[in-house]
Amino acid sequence: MLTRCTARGLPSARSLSAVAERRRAAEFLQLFDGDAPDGGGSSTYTYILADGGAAVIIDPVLEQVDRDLAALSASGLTLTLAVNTHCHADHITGTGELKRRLPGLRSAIARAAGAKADVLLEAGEEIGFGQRRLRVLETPGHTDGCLSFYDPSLGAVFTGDALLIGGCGRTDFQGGSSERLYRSVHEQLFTLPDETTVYPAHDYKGRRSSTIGAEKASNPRLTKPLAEFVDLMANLNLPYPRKIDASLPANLACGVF
Ligand SMILES: N[C@@H](CCC(=O)N[C@@H](CSS)C(=O)NCC(=O)O)C(=O)O
Ligand SMILES: [Fe+2]
Repeated sequence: MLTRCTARGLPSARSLSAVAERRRAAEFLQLFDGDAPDGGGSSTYTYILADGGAAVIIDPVLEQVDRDLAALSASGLTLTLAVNTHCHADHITGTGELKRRLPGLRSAIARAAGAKADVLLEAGEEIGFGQRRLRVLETPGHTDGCLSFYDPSLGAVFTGDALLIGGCGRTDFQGGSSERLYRSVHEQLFTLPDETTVYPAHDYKGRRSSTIGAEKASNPRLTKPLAEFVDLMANLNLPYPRKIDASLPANLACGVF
């Protein structure tokens, strides 16, 4: 699945050349690693954001690297940074393979993730591409090193597994803490403008986005008082992700080459 949207406030694409038109359309791409019939998919959303020909990718998936490279190439984009919202437990990141195929590409993850990357990010830093900036928000709780990225020009926040649509990341491994997650969401994400679009790292029901206002009003977990949230999170009884044993060591090393 490939969803193309454009950022606001830019000149009409009609006046641009074919490559420039495709480049403009790729200022925001949402790509999906579906839940394959063999059970191999991860239901992960990967995002490509671009401006002025420079692109960043958020949460690439190893098995989808060819797809991502084709999308970049079709739009004439140069990928400058591959960033992971956290050390994923359910799939191997495509970061390492992208670095192998695109010499010069840099990787990024939270310093607090304890993983290997070229850039170790902390709260308040910004990721630049063209004229655009992504603001780094620390949103731990699903893991110790979870980041979200706020894009003021798109009016969007990329929340990884911290805030899912009508849900949130589990807190039963990787240093998870439901108290920390609750604070992260309420203090870092729910304080963004209500109209901010929420783009998560996963959805298991085919939904693509939400808004901060909608999640504040009706997220069945995070609208509860803290004590009820903690109790609920302690009783999710979810099976561990199928690929956790391969994913964690690979992702601590930025993905396998
Ligand atoms: N079935 C999937 C894994 C499902 C899962 O555990 N998802 C995580 C995010 S990936 S670490 C999660 O936090 N889910 C929260 C929830 O409420 O579902 C697999 O086997 O890969
Ligand atoms: Fe996760």
